[in-house]
Amino acid sequence: MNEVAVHPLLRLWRRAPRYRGQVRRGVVWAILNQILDILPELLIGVAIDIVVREEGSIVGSVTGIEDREAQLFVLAGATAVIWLLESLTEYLAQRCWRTLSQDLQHDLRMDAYGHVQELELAWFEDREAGRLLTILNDDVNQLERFLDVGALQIIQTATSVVAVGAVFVIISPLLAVLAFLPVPVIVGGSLLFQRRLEPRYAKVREHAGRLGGLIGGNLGGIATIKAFGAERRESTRVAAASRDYASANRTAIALSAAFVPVIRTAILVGFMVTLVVGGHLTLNGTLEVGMFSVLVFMTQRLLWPLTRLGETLDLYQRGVASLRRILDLIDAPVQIRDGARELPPTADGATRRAVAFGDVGFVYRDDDGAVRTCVLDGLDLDVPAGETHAIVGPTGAGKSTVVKLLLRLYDAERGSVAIDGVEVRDLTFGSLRGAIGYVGQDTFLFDGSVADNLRYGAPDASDEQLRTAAELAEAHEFVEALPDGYDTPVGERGVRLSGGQRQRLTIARALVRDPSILVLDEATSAVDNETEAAIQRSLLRVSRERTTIVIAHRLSTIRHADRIHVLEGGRVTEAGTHDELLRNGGRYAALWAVQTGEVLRIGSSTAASGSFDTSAGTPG
Ligand SMILES: Nc1ncnc2c1ncn2[C@@H]1O[C@H](COP(=O)(O)OP(=O)(O)OP(=O)(O)O)[C@@H](O)[C@H]1O
Repeated sequence: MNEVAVHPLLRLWRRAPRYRGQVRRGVVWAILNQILDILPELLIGVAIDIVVREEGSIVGSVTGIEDREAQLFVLAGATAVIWLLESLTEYLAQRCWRTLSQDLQHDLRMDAYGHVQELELAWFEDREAGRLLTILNDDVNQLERFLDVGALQIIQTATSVVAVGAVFVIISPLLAVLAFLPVPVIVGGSLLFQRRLEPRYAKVREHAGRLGGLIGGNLGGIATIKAFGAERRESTRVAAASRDYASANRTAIALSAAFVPVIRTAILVGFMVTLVVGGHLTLNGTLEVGMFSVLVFMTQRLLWPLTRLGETLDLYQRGVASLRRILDLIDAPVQIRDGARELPPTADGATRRAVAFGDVGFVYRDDDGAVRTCVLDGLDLDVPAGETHAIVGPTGAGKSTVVKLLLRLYDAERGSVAIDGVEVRDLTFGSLRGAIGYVGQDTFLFDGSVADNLRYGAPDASDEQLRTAAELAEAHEFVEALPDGYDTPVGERGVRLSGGQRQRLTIARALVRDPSILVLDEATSAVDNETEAAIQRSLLRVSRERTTIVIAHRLSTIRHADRIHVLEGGRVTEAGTHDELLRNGGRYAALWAVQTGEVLRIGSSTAASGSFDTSAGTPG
């Protein structure tokens, strides 16, 4: 059966076998506790029985004690034992369910988070981070509340209905039938309520997710909101989402609040019947006075837990809606799976490795498989071990996509992507990504110190290694000038640093790993020309020991590459050294002319024909 169609609680039961023993124990303690909880009411009837009857009371017949004062002492003793046992089982039941709820919420959160980390980038593109956050936080907390309180209440209510029913049947089958007449109405009504409430709560969760997504996105982009003076517009959008959330809640509340009064009315009928018919039978002498009082108390016993049923169902509905979202997240299929092979050691013991793309085709797709953007079509690109190759091309040509395929952030739809002849699909993520030092356009730093960030890919790196990498990336000097040097916190996403400083740290971070393949995607675009030239000189030194792939718009930064590939229309249209490409007089030569300013002397027509980024460069 389709897993999504299965009830979420059953899905949870199937996937968490290690909790089954605890659930069973929790059920047993809760049932025992509820039975013990009902016994004092029976004892009240027994006490009245002692007082009312001259002789032949229940306690007298059971114990053989004739003195009624003594019978009362026996009854008091029994009551004390029952109360103690009731307290003990209450403690055990509470502890069992609350521990279970803590263990389970932790496990589910970690399962969901771990799974989210395994999902491919494409999956995230169709979802807002804020919504995921809502599932990992709010939904898990909602489930925790249900297990903490709701589950126990459900068992207690069911037990008290069954136990009270049994007492009624034993004392007076006729009254049992009459008092329980409203029960089918209550159960049927509850199920109806539940069915009606479920979609309303699903909507509440949906709106909570949307609101979380919006606020999360806005907080992430607060600088842009301020820069565009869009605060009021964003407030309006958040207010609308917040109102939708409140309105969805109101719709759910309108129904759930009606629940208790309806149940109370139904129970009132049972109570009145017990009172009138039971009283009549007692006056007739058909029913003992003691038994009559037991039944009157028992209808009360039935009343209170059932009025709580509304609150319990509320918790249940919210808990199940949340659980469904958590399990759906955990069950979201992973498309890009870990391979099984490790990269073989290189023949000469060096760390350099060859990279090869053969007839690669790639398309960005929506969740439903519809084509979003066709990017690569028959891409061939060989980077022999130890060489530095550059990829250039117009904006949006697919340069970044090429390195994302190498890192397996996406999988090629056709063709081969291989390192040292091994398909990247066959490699373990650890082996593949461990071999690559990647510096992307997004200079993301984590909230921690400079040193924490530099050690991100190599937790065991020594201070000396950090310093060497920082020097190569021209970062050492500015880091030393920070208030606490390498221990200075960088702030969330590195907000306390300038764009150029962040970029230099991301280069240093990649170098600390000492990777065999260094991938630099616009890695120096945010630094000034002088620093860029210095970084280039350093990288030239480090790239001798490894394979390097550089993506750059400023051609001056890649003119010394062993080979330059021009990417256009999804494939390499030109390749060669800088000098060869200039001699060819093709796209590269035209762009070089634009960037060096020669085009101004030739005429503006060449510039117009080149759609490459023409940001100013400093040709070396
Ligand atoms: N996640 C995505 N979903 C859909 N289309 C995408 C996605 N990422 C990139 N694209 C599209 O794919 C094409 C190639 O993008 P890519 O980032 O590889 O280009 P690029 O050559 O690196 O560009 P730039 O020089 O501007 O960095 C572009 O048209 C882009 O709009």
